[in-house]
Amino acid sequence: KIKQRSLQNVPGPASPSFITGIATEFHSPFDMRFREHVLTSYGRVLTILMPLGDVAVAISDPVALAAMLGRYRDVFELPAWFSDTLNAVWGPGLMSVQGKEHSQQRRLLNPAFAVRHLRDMVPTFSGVSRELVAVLRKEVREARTELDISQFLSRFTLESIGRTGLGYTFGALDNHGTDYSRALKEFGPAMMKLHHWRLYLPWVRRIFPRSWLRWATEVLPWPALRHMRGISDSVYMASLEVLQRKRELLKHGRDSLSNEVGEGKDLVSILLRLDTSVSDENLIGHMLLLTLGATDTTSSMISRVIELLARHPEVQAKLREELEGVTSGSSRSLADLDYEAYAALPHLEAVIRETLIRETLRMYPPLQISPRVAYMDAVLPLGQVTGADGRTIDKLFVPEGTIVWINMFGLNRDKDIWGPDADEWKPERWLKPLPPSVADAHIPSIYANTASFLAGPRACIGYNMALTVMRIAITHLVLFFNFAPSEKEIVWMNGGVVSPTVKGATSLKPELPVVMTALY
Ligand code: HEM
Repeated sequence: KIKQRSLQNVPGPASPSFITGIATEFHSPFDMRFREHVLTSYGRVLTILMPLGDVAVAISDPVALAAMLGRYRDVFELPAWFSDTLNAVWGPGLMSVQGKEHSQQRRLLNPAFAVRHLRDMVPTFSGVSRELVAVLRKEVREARTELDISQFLSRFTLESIGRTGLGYTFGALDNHGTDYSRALKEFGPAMMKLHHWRLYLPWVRRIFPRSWLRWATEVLPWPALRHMRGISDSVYMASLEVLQRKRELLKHGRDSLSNEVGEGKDLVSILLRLDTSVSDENLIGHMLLLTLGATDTTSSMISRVIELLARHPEVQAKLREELEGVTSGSSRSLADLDYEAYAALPHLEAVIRETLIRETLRMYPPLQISPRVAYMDAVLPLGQVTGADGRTIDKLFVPEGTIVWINMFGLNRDKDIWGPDADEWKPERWLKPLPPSVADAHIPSIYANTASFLAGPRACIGYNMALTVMRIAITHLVLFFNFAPSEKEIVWMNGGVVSPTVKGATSLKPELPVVMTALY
């Protein structure tokens, strides 16, 4: 704490309590408004007061972020409590390992995400999108039917990722329920119940052997912990079954998976073919992290786009008109669109990917902040940062042990970068040249100058897959249905990712009522 004096001149919201700081309010899963206010109102470096006077920092300054994600990548790593929890529940995946081990795993996984594999997945995404349309059609029998679309979108993304990621089907979209899918859905809320205890896990793991910890999860009278253990076990067993079947089939030749769900073109089959020496434990860790990383983020994004289109009928009508122009609106012509055909439709690309998705990802990133810890003292260079005393600060001493949140939300909404209308959702901003301040800021980014997929060694590995599946789903939805807003007020909450729900909800289950009309 004495070392943290270097952070005294950094602005940030005051705390009414030394005991709790503002951590509880800041991390509250039920209302995002306080967090969003904090992340955008105190400049590019700000402090967040934690319990008992500890200070965390949130950074959206592009110069500091470039250093954190570049030359100081090994100094600012994921906190041990974060990686250890994922490791304990899911096994060793990308986010439960650090440093060199992470780079090695990433090198192993990267080839599976190559565009040529993604291309093979397009027919599957289109197929699941058609199933989504068919299921929704059954629900939307009358003009103007109000329904909770988020549950369908979450089944849609889980099924899309199941087939293309794992080579596994969770079943029909209107009757989704395997032990696997139920366990995955229960993970987020179950983790929220254990959230505060996660901080002690690295310490507990250092003291007690792994076998003892497993035994403890069985005997301790702690329902939340037992529930998590149950989730972990059932997902592990289901994954192992999928994996062993694939390994068995592969013994009969590389083409032997072609009659399976993913036709051998799914990520796990690709990985198995690339390197069959990877252990089951490692592969299961990857499978689960990919599924978790992919589903809630992607379905939350599609939900957000649908909600925005419902609230902006003029944008929706224009989009539909343009889509009908290129596809003629029939399901057959849509079904025929493969990866090349989509890419050859520059207009479609421009409309959906380059305006709607870019702007929605910029304004509403499903992950708003990402945690890092300074594993040793470091001095970060700063670009444009003003201290609490009104003077410019050009570097920041970050003491070892300080939690540093990468503030993706603040960076995407920075008015000095994006202009005075940064808080407005304007898809059309992407049709004209962006203000020169965007290029001048040198934002560390892998997509469209936004921080939504992050950058650096831990940038989202599946971002191209996410963009492809979102584009295909949105095309189908907009062509077949009209969306209007429900009278219920939607409040966006944080359950790991930002999820919609109606005002007053006390559970973290996403709910997005919209009024739908079938168009064909
Ligand atoms: C709109 C959808 C998505 C968004 C906004 C998103 C965003 C992100 C972000 C911000 C990170 C960095 C997290 C951190 O370092 O704290 C990340 C990492 C990751 N994402 Fe995504 N993601 C999306 C979809 C996907 C998909 C479809 C997949 C897989 C098929 C995926 C797999 C992963 C994995 C495995 C990581 C960990 C990478 C590593 O640690 O090396 N994500 N994602």
